[in-house]
Amino acid sequence: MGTSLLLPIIDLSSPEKISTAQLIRQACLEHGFFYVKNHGISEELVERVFKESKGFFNLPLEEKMALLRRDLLGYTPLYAEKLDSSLSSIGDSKESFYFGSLEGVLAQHYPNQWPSEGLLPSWRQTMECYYKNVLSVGGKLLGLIALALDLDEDFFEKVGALNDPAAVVRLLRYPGEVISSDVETYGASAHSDYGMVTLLLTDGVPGLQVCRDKSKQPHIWEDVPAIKGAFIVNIGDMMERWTNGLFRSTLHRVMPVGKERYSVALSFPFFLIPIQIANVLGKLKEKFL
Ligand SMILES: O=C(O)CCC(=O)C(=O)O
Ligand SMILES: [Fe+2]
Repeated sequence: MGTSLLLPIIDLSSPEKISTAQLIRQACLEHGFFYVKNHGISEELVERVFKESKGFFNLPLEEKMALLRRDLLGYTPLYAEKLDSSLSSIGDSKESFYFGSLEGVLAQHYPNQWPSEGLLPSWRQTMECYYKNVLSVGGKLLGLIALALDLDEDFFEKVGALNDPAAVVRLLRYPGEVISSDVETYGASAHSDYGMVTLLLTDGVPGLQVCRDKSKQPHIWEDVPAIKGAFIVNIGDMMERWTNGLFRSTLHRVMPVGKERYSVALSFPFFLIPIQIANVLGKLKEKFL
């Protein structure tokens, strides 16, 4: 492992919104990554999410394949995805399960696939509960991000960016074994996230690294250690575009460290319909273009 990056820690419970937004601004200008603590999601719920996630990934492969990803939601087996398509290696050493909106138009178009209650009786209830909770943390955070951009706190809400929230949760499992071969394998190869912002929780097993300057060769990778109970938050490509590069969508990856690893990420919005995009762009144009 390389050097660890000391990312700023944002306290979401702080009543000092303006100074919190200022810290977020600094973090987004410098790293595009920061931690968020005191977000209000209980440790107990997070533990349940990880327990259910493990329960799912431990199911026999045929049970998981029955929920194979359709459109955007469902199960993706090991090595089936390669986030850095320029690599000649096999796919990323990770398996995932995606689920999204619980209600509204998007949920009708992209219905969730749930494991059967017979196999995982508390899965759906746990995941739906987590979805609602993390979405509300994300909404709060987007309010602070708006303030950090000198916009009104309800900017993203007003332009409809949070309507029918098209957020997607990714449950991820990395088997972690380091394969000795000529081709490098990754848990997740180098990528930046789409969307506005991602909120990530891990089980504490290391592996996440960021490259702060993608233009500098060779890339310098720094570890992002987990802080128990805190989200690791990163800015996505859409926010980088919207702010004309002011806020950074930073390249990151997950290295195998010889140990199984679980994480859960929420990115949103996942799909913005063109009218919403036009609306946001119209409003942001004067400020950042
Ligand atoms: O599992 C992790 O730590 C990172 C996952 C990630 O980068 C992603 O899902 O976009
Ligand atoms: Fe990512």
